[in-house]
Amino acid sequence: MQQTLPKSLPNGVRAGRQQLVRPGRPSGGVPSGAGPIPARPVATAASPQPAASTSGTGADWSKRLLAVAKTKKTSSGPAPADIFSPAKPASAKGGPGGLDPALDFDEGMDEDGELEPARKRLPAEMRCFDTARIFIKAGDGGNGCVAFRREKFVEHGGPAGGCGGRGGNVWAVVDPALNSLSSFRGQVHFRAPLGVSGEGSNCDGADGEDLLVAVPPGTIIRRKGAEEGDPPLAELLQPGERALIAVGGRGGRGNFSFKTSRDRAPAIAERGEKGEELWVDLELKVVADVGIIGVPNAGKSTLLSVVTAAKPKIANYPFTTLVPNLGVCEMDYRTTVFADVPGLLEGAHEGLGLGHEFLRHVQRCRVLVHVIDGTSPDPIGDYSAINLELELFNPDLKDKPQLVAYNKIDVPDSGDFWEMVQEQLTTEYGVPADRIFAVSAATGRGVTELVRAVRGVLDELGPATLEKETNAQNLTAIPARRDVRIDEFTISVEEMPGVSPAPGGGPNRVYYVEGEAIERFASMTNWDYYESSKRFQRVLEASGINGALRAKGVREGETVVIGEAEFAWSEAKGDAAVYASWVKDMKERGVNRQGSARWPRPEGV
Ligand SMILES: Nc1nc2c(ncn2[C@@H]2O[C@H](COP(=O)(O)OP(=O)(O)OP(=O)(O)O)[C@@H](O)[C@H]2O)c(=O)[nH]1
Ligand SMILES: [Mg+2]
Repeated sequence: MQQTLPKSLPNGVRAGRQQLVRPGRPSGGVPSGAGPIPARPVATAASPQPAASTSGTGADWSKRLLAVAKTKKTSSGPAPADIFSPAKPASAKGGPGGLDPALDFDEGMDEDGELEPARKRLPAEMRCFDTARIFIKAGDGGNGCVAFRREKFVEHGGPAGGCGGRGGNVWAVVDPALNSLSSFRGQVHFRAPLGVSGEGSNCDGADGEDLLVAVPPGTIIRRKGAEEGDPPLAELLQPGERALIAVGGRGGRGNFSFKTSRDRAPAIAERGEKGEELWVDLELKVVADVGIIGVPNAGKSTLLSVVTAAKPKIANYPFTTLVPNLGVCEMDYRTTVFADVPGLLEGAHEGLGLGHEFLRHVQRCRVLVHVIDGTSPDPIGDYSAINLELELFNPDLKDKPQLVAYNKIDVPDSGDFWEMVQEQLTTEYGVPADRIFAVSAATGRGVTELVRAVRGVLDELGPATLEKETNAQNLTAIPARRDVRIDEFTISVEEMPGVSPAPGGGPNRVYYVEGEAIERFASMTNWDYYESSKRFQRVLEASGINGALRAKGVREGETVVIGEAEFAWSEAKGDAAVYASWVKDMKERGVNRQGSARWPRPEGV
């Protein structure tokens, strides 16, 4: 018989055993899912904005925007993201010509250390409003225990080690009070509690509590790096709806579970299975009935603030609004959700300005209110440019019902233009006259009529249905354990620098054995017990891994890696050799020998 013997355990394995940070045994009354939930963001509207700072800033900035827009249109101008790079401010704090540097420009890397060039210059608020990347780790199972019943008058009490508890699962749950993913700026890592280890007297450990991660309605959850066509893990729409994201590890079995008629006092226990861990990408679809669109500075946020209770930032410079604001309008006992989208520019469909980030939200609105800036030098030009952008982004957007709000009618100049604009819209653009309104968001004139008309169009469309857009899995129960075969594995050989430890030297080869079942088995093997190690050797032989390694030409002393465990190949035969190697490993790791009462008899005795 040929063996591979545990040589030393890599850090990962040792770290596993040092998980002393165990959750206390949950007391009976704790409701499940009392785990951390991201803090709620401020209810509506007010999103962090660049400070309006000096009076000159606005004008300069709009000039820069237009300059960028023009160069972009002609040929290879600066990249769209440049709009948001502070223009080398003269003074440290937001001199004219630049965005206030107080704005949080996170140039950070993601967890892999990759810079994400397209998004890195966007202010953090914007990135976190509708997308977020978080790390999720379900709890590891508790370890099994080796113990024996020791009681007066009970001779040979037998094994009494309990099993470890299951690790907590991680669920995503819809919290209707949330309306953005910005809460995930503050917390990125979510870990469910571990299962509690088993104990003597056949006490099984408690299961880890499930962790509930609160997400806003309309969240789509995808595994990081998933392919385009892969079904997302979850798409959650209704309040309270939940989906399982990561499954906790199974608890390790204690020695009572290993008792058989042949081996009535086994000194063997498993370690808990590792809980699943993964990075996931969250995407929020803004679910609003009405989308307010228009050029920057047209008065979209002002309109939102009059029709709803939302308090968005309003200021006289373009791109005051960086992320969509939502507001709920209650009129005639009906509620309508309005979204004010950041200003759109020519070229928005290909990423200019902020538009493209949010045009996909516009797609989901049922009706659009197109705000025209009455004080603009060319209101009709603005109108047609925006409509063209919508059409270029998605041809279906052209057919979306649209109402026109000619804003700032209180300003004398715009009042003069109104009739001309109205006529042009009806004759040249075919907009029905009953869908064009002259309003003044500032004074409230005409706004009620506009909202009534919006309601009328919504009623014509019929009741809103929140529909799933993806074929998300939305697991609601723990899936049945997949049957993975232990003899399904692959072996890869890598050459490392240095000379082989095998007699005769040669290239230093390392053999990597990969297979879901065998790797899980290795991670659940408790190397502190001799019988566990022996069981592992038996499985290696029976699963054909030893045979396959031999076929690859493994030699004495060469390294074999299975999951996180590392072994040295040995041709030595017999229990005594396995035992000697186990003792050596325990010494190297400085661990007390456990369950060593059963010495294997030396060979031939
Ligand atoms: N006189 C007048 N001024 C208005 C009216 N509506 C908005 N404004 C002003 O126009 C400026 C821009 O308003 P916002 O509501 O911030 O415009 P916006 O379209 O949201 O702009 P961005 O978010 O930057 O795209 C502010 O100074 C408002 O006070 C109006 O009806 N009359
Ligand atoms: Mg705005």
